Amino acid sequence: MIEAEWWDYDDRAELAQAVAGDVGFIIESAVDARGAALIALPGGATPGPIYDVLAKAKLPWKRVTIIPGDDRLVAVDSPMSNVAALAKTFIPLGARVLPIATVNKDHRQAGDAANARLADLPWPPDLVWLGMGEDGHTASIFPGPDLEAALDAPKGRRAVGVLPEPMPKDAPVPRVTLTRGAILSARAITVVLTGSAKRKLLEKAIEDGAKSTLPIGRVLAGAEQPIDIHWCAK
Ligand SMILES: O=C1O[C@H](COP(=O)(O)O)[C@@H](O)[C@H](O)[C@H]1O
Repeated sequence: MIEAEWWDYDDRAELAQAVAGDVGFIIESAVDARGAALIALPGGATPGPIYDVLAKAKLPWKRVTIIPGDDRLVAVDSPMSNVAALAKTFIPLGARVLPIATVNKDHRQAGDAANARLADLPWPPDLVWLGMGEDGHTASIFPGPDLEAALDAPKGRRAVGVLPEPMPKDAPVPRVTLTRGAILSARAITVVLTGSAKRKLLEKAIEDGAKSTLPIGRVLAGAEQPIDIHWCAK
């Protein structure tokens, strides 16, 4: 059974303060315990204002490595690039922001390259923060020909390439993503989402667990650690 704790907020400002506080605490604890922190952060529209709050926190940024939990196979100057948004906010603070995606017509080859890049990092991540799309995808684990590869990758495989089917309307491009195994290896997992439609979808996915038809349900069903879910209505 998925052990999930919901944290509800009145608005996005309150949500941002709380999530930024939690992430800051995870970073400080990791640096205290191991001298460094590794965190995987989502892309999309939801996290931007939370990153702005987090960036104002006094944290040991020079000891923090940030990777996107997934990225789109686009040039780094594209507005669709997840790593570009992270780099813009966190590199000026001294954090190390590492891309995982390369522009490549062959998404599976891009996945192999992402996996090789991640192999160099001290694992596991201290945090994997997940978002969720309105279609129930998380990170870039989408229905399509690569779904099983992302969900059931061999142990130790950290990233794969994904061709979503159908393509999401807001960023209709191939992706690379952390695998379910890589996500579940994290010391902490948090999900951040807004809106009633997404809440309903996630509640159903959690209820269905391993039988869920949604990627997020299939991912979270394997979690052994408790999951924090942060939500506000709008
Ligand atoms: O494509 C993506 O979408 C999800 C959800 O994004 P949102 O805009 O609905 O918040 C995101 O978590 C993922 O990292 C991103 O690549």
